[in-house]
Amino acid sequence: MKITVIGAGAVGATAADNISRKELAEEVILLDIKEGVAEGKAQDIAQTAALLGFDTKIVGVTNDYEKTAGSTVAVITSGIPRKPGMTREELIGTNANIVKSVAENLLKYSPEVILLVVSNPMDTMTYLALKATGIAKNRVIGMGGALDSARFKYQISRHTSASPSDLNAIVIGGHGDTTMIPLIRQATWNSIPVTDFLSQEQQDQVIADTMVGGATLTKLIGTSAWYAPGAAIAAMTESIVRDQKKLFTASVLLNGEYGQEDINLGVPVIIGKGGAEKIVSLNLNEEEQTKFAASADAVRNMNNVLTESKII
Ligand SMILES: NC(=O)C1=CN([C@@H]2O[C@H](COP(=O)(O)OP(=O)(O)OC[C@H]3O[C@@H](n4cnc5c(N)ncnc54)[C@H](O)[C@@H]3O)[C@@H](O)[C@H]2O)C=CC1
Ligand SMILES: O=C([O-])CC(=O)C(=O)O
Repeated sequence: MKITVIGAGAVGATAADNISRKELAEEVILLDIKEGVAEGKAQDIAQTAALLGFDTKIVGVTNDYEKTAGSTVAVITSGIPRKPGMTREELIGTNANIVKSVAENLLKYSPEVILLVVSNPMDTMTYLALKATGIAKNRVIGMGGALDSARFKYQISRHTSASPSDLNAIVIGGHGDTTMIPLIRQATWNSIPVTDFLSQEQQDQVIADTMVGGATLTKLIGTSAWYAPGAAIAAMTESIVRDQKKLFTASVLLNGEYGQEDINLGVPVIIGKGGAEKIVSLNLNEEEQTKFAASADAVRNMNNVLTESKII
């Protein structure tokens, strides 16, 4: 099996590193447009094999899509990240053209590939990859909710002493500072509602800190995060290639689910060898439904930029 990662920057290289360590495929291809970068990072990762004990073959290439031929999964991280003070949405002007051409190139050599889209603004870039390639909706999945949910658990754990891995908590909606919806009402610590352990003030703080999780790191680091994004990509890739059928929130095309049509947005999805195999419905109360509809409106406005600028 072969897994391709496009973009050998911070997120792409971290994803390739995690995927290689977990031995999710015999071969990992890392591709970047910048001469030598993917080759160098691939060698660097390969040189950890003797120390960490894995056998994945990792190959770096400069824009050579022939080498990606026959990939089962391709992760798209190519494009620019935001700088402090920016929103993810501001990246659309640069990233849309990059994501479109990358998705089209991938499909030429891997007609059966499952695309995992990471580049921001992620929900719109996932919708773009779907429309540009015309492949089945189950094969185009956006990574955002898995990361946001991990950050949500981190924030809950800070206030409760719970281990993040002992928590069940998800974030739905858009992958944006104002569009994501951390579902605290439904979050549990080993099936006990986390709201039993948190004051209203703490709950509000957890939600606010989760929503600006990416922006907070961007301000601290000067560019956006990569360790947790890379881990989230690897976890979703693992669920696909090992057919684990894990439930992640992921950005998938909604055709009537959650009251939305023709939009990619974060909802709970079973991820397996068929990609996004099944959207799971969730009982949302009125307030959550209103937030979900507002989130969809914001993402739809972004998607409209694609048609207005004739990208799709
Ligand atoms: N969905 C999510 O949860 C997350 C999304 N992101 C997004 O992921 C993207 C990548 O972030 P970083 O890795 O930090 O950026 P980076 O700048 O470190 O790496 C991006 C890489 O893409 C390459 N690239 C640009 N155009 C290309 C093309 N046409 N073909 C192949 N490679 C190309 C660049 O040369 C660069 O090496 C950004 O858009 C960022 O906003 C980042 C973290 C989480
Ligand atoms: O914050 C950003 O721009 C990158 C990203 O999507 C995240 O880390 O959640």
